[in-house]
Amino acid sequence: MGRTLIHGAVVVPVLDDSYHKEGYLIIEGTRIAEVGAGTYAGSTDGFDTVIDAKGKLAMPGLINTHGHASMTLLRGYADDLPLQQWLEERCWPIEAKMTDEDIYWGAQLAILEMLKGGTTTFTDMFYFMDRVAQAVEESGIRAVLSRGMVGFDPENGQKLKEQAVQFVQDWHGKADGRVNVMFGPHAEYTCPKHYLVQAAQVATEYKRPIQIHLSETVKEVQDCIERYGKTPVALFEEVGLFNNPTIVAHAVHVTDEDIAILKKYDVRIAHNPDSNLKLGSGVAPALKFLEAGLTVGLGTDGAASNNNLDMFEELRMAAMLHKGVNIDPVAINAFTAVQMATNNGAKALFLEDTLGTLQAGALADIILLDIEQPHFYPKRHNMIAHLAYSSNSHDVTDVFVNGKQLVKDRQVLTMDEKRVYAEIESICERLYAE
Ligand SMILES: CSC[C@H]1O[C@@H](n2cnc3c(O)ncnc32)[C@H](O)[C@@H]1O
Ligand SMILES: [Zn+2]
Repeated sequence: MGRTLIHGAVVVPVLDDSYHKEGYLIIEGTRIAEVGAGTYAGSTDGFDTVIDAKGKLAMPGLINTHGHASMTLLRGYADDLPLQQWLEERCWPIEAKMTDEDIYWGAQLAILEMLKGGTTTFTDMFYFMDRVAQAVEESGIRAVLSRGMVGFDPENGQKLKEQAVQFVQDWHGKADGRVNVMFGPHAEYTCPKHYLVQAAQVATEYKRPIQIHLSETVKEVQDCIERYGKTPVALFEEVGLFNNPTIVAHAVHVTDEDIAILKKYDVRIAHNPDSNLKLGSGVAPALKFLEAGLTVGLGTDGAASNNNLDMFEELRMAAMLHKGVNIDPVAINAFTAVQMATNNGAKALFLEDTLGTLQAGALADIILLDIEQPHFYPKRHNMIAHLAYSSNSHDVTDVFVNGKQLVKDRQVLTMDEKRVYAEIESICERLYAE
């Protein structure tokens, strides 16, 4: 079991809004063995690796609670469109051409971007999920993966359900526990009622949570009310989806009654502020969710609706946006926003309750930021405020997942960055050939 000492850093455990101006961390195997304040006074004998992190800030890795990794292949191809047109005219025709190999390389590009930006856990719902899982296994990142399920066509819907079950059986807990698996029925408008019932049933049978898009646009809610006489939230309750642990992405257009239902079932929310803004979908009532006691994590969504996978941007956006829309400068304060990007993200994904924090016993998913830069001065005030309001993904220098160093001095050790770029360019020549 490897032992690593990281000392001399500002340490932000994200247990409460305090932090150590100087502290140290000891990693043993896949977990954090000790977090201490002050200068490390013990012997450095017996450590395999000793990292002098003076001038750095250590915090939990960021947790991206919603996305579609391989949509990196569509970045910049589908901009300035509303959701339905974006999906139907741009995304779906290209996705239909994607091979499993394309999806593997698209996921590699996403993982490269996320690791470099300090994300240590990401969530995915897409096709050929075995190949995404392979990219997760090889890169060393942690992920929550779902084979996306759509049920327009009964025969195809059945096939996708079988693939989703197979994926759960093949991959849950694999890659040293870094791969977690959920069922992923796509949304109300792609899954007829009977198909949602089936998705709820398999999730119960295989004891895995559900992730699903919910009430993202006004159109989605209006169409659902026309179809079923109720909102998507009320429909999901009716079909038994929420009898399973569930995380919903977006929840932009929800009523107070909807929020009460979400609270009744302790449904978790993946809040995707950038994607919702870019697609012109609206602004989710994240403050109301928090006031109702709901667990809210942050997500980037895919790179075709964001257009990056930068969780520091989501963190900052969450901290800023809700002050503006609520005309309230104390709405979603800095610490709340940092929690949403770390331990509340973990909770939103039904992961271990210590993930997303720095404490003894927690999984060792840790990032270091270079704070010897202008935007971190002065340091005397509040480093948590600096994280929420002035840091960015380029500050990240080192990343550890499951106790293993994956990024060192901004270089991803487990991936061939140049090869990823070459593969992406070649795949896109084919995907976008006239
Ligand atoms: C069935 S695989 C996942 C499916 O989701 C699509 N998608 C990507 N972003 C969004 C979004 O914001 N709302 C709804 N659906 C989205 C993606 O194109 C895949 O087809
Ligand atoms: Zn999505």
